[in-house]
Amino acid sequence: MNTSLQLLLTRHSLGAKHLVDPAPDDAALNQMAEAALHAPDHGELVPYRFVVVRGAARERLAAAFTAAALRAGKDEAGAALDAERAARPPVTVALLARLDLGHPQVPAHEQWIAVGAALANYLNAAHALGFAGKMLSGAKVRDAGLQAAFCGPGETLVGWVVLGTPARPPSTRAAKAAARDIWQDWTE
Ligand SMILES: Cc1cc2nc3c(=O)[nH]c(=O)nc-3n(C[C@H](O)[C@H](O)[C@H](O)COP(=O)(O)O)c2cc1C
Repeated sequence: MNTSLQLLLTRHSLGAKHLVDPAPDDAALNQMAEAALHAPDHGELVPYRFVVVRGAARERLAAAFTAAALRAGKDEAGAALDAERAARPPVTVALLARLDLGHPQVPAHEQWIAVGAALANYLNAAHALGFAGKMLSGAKVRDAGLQAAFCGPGETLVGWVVLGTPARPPSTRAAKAAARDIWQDWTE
C-alpha cells in the first residue's frame, strides 16, 4: 500500500500512560506545525495556535490542573490524579482556537473545521515522525483559571494534545464504522 496512506490508516490515539521519552523536539514540533498549516483553511485565517508545555513547565501545568480540580470540587485524591495527568506526558500541547467571528466570508463553522483539520494534520505528522498522542479536553477547558493561563483575548481553549514516544503498539479495536457506509452517490 502507498506509504502515506498507510500512515493515515495506522494512526491511533494513545493516552499519557503509554507515552514515554523521547518527546518531539523543536524540529519535530515545527514539522507538525507545518503539517497543521497545510490543512484546509478557508481564507487562510489560521484560526488556531499551539502552546507547548514541556520540561519544568509540566510542574506548573500540574499545579494549574490541581487548582482547577479543587475549584471543580474534586477531593485531594482527584486533584492529585489531574496533576499526574499534567506531569506525566513527555510533552503536552495546548490547542487554542482564535476565530474571527466577524469575518465577512468565512463563518464560524468553517473556521472550526479548519481548527479540526489542523489538529488532524498535527497528529498525523506526529505519527509519521514515530510519535503518538491523544487530544484531550474535559471539563477543565471551561475552568476560568486554565483559560486565563493559556488564552489570549477572544481565544478558546480547545484542549491539550499529550505527546511522546509510544511505549507499546496500539491495541486493536473494532472499526468505528465501515468505510463503505459513510459515503454514497448523490441520487435524485
Ligand atoms: C477536540 C477533542 C477533544 C477530545 N477530548 C477527549 C477527552 O477529554 N477524553 C477522551 O478520552 N477523548 C477525547 N477525545 C477523543 C480522543 O482524542 C480520540 O480521538 C478518541 O479516543 C478516539 O481515538 P482515535 O483518535 O484513535 O480514533 C477528544 C477528541 C477531540 C477531537
